[in-house]
Amino acid sequence: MATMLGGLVSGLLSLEGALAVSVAALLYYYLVVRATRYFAERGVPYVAPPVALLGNGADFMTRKRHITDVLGDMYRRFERHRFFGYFDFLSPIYVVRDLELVKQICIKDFDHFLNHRIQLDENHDPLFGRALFAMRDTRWRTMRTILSPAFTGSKMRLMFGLITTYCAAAVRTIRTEMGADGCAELEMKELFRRFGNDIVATCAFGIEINSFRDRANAFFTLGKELTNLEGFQGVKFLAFSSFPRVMRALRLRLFSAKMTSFFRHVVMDTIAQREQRGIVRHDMINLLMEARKQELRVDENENVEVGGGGAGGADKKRTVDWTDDDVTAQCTVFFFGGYDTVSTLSAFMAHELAVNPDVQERLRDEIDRVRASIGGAEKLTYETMQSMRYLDMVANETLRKWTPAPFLDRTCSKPYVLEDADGRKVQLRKGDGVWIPAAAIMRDPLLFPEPDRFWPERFAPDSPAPVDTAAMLAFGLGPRNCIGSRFALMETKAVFFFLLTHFRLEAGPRTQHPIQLKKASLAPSAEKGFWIRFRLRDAQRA
Ligand code: HEM
Repeated sequence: MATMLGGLVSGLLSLEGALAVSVAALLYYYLVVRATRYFAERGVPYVAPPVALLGNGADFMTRKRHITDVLGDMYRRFERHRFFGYFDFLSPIYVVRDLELVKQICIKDFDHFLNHRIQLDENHDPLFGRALFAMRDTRWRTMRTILSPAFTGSKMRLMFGLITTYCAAAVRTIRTEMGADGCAELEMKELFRRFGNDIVATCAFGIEINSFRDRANAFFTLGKELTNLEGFQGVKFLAFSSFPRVMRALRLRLFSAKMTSFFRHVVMDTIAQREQRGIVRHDMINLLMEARKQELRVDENENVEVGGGGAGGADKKRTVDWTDDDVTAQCTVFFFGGYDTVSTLSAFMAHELAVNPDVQERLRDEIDRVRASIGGAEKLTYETMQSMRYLDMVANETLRKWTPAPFLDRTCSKPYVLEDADGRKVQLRKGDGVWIPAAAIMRDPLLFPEPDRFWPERFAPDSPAPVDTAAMLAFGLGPRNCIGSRFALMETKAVFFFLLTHFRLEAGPRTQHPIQLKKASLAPSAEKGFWIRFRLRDAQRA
């Protein structure tokens, strides 16, 4: 032992040892000490000192608090400022808390903030690297212009039948799980994952699956893996935004090769079969096949303009050469963009309805009224559902209170000046990161009175506290907003129309209320799961 220690000491004292220690000290100084002076040198308020290497997100990384709570506390702490500084690991981020500034960045000055921070190598991460969310600059504009017609109201209408058929079948399966007392305790995230999986499979990939019966199907298990933002995968996702070059150099992939190959085969096989047999089915694969042939048209009166204009707009549309991976990537986006977010929205909505029986009663009344007027749930159309105001208010209030995406992000692509409330200015440079704390903004009592109350009536046209629509950030804001928001709302509303037609949702012995957020997950989720008791409604109505 003594010899070992002696060796170590003499090693350290050797020239090489001294050099190594100096390099490590210099690296520490440049990477940590100097980096954390960034905001102080610019006169930007920030929380000091951030934890070395982990930055201000240390509590999230070490699973002490959810990222929503970390950002929410900072949002309140800097209430006199329009923005503040945050260290995402060692990357300085400007967190913009003032709504006018948010609108400027996302809408008016969008040309300065075109891209998200994440950067993936298309060759290394062939699916997510090609997905719309990760695309940048001209490629993004071109792809968004091509894809937008696939997400208009008229295309949703065509897919609606696929969704309602599936909802009716899923409800029949759930009914078989009821005990003799007509009740079943079900975990909502799992339930809505299965709903969402099968709806995405049919609408995006053209495949019929019943995940309630075939519980371990590859679509379900790989989709769950693909959208898992818990633990290491959540941190990896943040790391791809913060150190894209390091992640690339380490040859790390966001998604496994097995997953990429599975989805690639599903999409390519489906396309090949359809081309051979001339099959036309109103789903996303069909829309993407049309887009690839440049046959996708914008319907009259449906505005799908991609903001900012400039290079890469509609003119470039005709020059795009789509690879098989481009098509597969846009289908997979349904999984990544829509599967976990929609199941999160639905799980929180079920919880709020169970613990707010008056809201559930009012919504059930609306559903019963509409169902009676159309002659049965199976006759529900997209138009009829769109006319249901209370259903819309309940979905909006859930998105406000429990937004699935706690913050939005942008990268500055052209120099930009941010001005604080006291007139102090700071110059943003190309590459600087910006976050918009959506969850904190939507719980700000100045924008949403009584923010912790579940109060759908705030969205009523005659509300005593009218909502500023720009503050509703659950689907983002401006030209880079969520392309799938119509689809998400259509799916969620249809599922609840069918569920409340057949069941009452009640708080049961395992329901955690108030909900505590699971600390290890980047996407908001309930620490103890979303357990709800389903009670069959009377046989005649069901
Ligand atoms: C409740 C469900 C959903 C929520 C809360 C949600 C939320 C979001 C948010 C916050 C963004 C970023 C917006 C911004 O930065 O301004 C986004 C982008 C995106 N979402 Fe969704 N989303 C949902 C469902 C879906 C669905 C069903 C799809 C299906 C295709 C989808 C596809 C996308 C895509 C492709 C983008 C990137 C758009 C672009 O970069 O141009 N999302 N979503």
